[in-house]
Amino acid sequence: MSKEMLEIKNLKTSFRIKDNYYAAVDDVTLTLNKNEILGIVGESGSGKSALAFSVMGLHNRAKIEGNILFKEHDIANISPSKLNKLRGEAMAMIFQDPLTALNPLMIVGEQISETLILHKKEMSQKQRKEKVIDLLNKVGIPMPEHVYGQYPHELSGGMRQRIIIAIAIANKPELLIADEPTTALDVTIQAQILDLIKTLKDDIDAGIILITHDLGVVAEMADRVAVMYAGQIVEIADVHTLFDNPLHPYTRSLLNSVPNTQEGQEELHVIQGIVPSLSKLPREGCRFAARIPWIDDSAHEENPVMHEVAPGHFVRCTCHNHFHFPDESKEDSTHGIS
Ligand SMILES: Nc1ncnc2c1ncn2[C@@H]1O[C@H](COP(=O)(O)OP(=O)(O)OP(=O)(O)O)[C@@H](O)[C@H]1O
Repeated sequence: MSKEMLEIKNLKTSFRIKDNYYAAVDDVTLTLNKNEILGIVGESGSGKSALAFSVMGLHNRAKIEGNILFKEHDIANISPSKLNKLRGEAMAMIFQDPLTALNPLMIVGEQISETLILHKKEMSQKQRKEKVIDLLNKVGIPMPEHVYGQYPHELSGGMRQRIIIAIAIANKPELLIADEPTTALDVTIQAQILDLIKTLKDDIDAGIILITHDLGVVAEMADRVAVMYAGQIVEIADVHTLFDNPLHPYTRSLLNSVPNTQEGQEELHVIQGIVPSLSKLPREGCRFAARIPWIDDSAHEENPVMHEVAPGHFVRCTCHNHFHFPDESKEDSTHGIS
């Protein structure tokens, strides 16, 4: 397997609400390898974006603790000038909504040029324009010379997302974070954009963190998957293991809530309840316990930690050993458990 290029250690990102700080990312430890796509999945509010923004150094009011080690820097403790140099050059982000991420008053060619002006000062104007055309070609924009002079509102959603991707890859970043990159797009366009991201992974040899709530996207794209619940990683494994042998009750519930036409599934499992709001998150014990009340309290660890159940497969809390869905008998519940 390829080399580790990002190491997140015990990351805690807290937001101030009234007089207290509450952790939206709570003791997250993760690594990302070169030329790897790490999918991060979880319901809305589980802390995926707060994690991504922490890595990009985009939170200016949050309290960040722990370490984010990347290219001999610790992004959790870095000066703003060093951070600015890293951002847009060695690391870049693709945002969810391509329309709000672009400047409506500037032609797209100039918006892509801007990042080159900032980070490749030695380039002449002519070289820059050639590079932008080259980037537009690379992200599959037809008639790039023409599109260079167009405004964002003249382009479709899919084309705009390609422009965002062109900006993100302009300086060949080593680390790319894509936060729900296709959520705002039609299904057919989604597939094209995901294909593009996959191709670019090899092309620029980047490590990619792909944040999504769509398990289909993860299955299609990711090499490894981290499942996040209430600010914590509850399970992490390579993509095949995660889908073939999911262990944490939350992972199993997520997978069971996806329609599966192949196995003639008749009923979907609904995960009762919602991710609690930040100030109401349980901070002690198993954070998922309240959503599986039919599982005995004694099944949960007092202070759940990650257990390596097989090489590279980590699960939080021992409750997975005792978990079953309400409509399953305990004997049936070992499905998928090694
Ligand atoms: N700037 C902020 N100030 C206060 N609370 C915040 C802030 N940003 C996020 N939160 C809270 O932190 C928690 C995690 O939010 P986050 O956006 O990271 O979740 P998410 O998993 O990315 O959800 P989604 O898929 O909806 O984007 C939520 O409870 C959210 O309300």
